[in-house]
Amino acid sequence: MSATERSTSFTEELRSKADPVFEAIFRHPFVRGIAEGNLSGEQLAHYVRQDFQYLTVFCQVYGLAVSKSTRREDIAFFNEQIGFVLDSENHPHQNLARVSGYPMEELEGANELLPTARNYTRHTLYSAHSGTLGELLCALYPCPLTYWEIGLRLKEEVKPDDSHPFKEWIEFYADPIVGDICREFARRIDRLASDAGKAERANMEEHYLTSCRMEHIFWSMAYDLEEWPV
Ligand SMILES: Cc1ncc(C[n+]2csc(CCO)c2C)c(N)n1
Repeated sequence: MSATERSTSFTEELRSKADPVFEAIFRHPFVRGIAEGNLSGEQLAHYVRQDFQYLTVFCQVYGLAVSKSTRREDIAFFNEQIGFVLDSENHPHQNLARVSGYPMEELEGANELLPTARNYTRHTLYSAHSGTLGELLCALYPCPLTYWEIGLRLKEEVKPDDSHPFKEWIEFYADPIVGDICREFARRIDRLASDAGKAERANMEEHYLTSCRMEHIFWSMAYDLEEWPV
């Protein structure tokens, strides 16, 4: 191998295997609705109610990641991310809530997870409880990664100005801070994958691909106003 060539990393391989799911996410009518600014108040409220609870579980899973960590720099990263989710991710929610016309207090007060949000959060919790740190991180990584890629694409396509209803949402996820979070995930996952055996790497891949598919159906849950049938 020449000095300029390098082999494909584990996370690059995962990203390329998940490409059809990423493309389906970019074409999803909810994501297109963010670009075009034409989602209904009910769809936006439905998303924020579920996502608020989803992010609570995300923080719990970071707590489990801390309990599986031996390196202080990993503990520091997960601790920082709990702060990011609790404080910074309020901003995109407030943007959607404002456009929806529903008060944030009502959206934050919902307490029943709908089938898809329940399914997704149980998947991340299961990966955390049953798996290694690498397996857990592979279940979480598609969360920042899909939003970062959506943010970048929409920013490039829409170039939102002050009149765009979802300018803050798009700019929040297109911010280089989210790109840095993704790089921090990838660096750790690649390190853990290189120390993992075949079975663990297979679980890492499965958890990652499942989370990508869950991201896709999470958008459908909001777009279709999913409810428990009974
Ligand atoms: C369903 C769903 N998936 C991903 C995100 C975005 N997101 C979740 S956690 C996080 C930061 C990780 O530390 C980011 C960017 C969301 N809000 N809701």
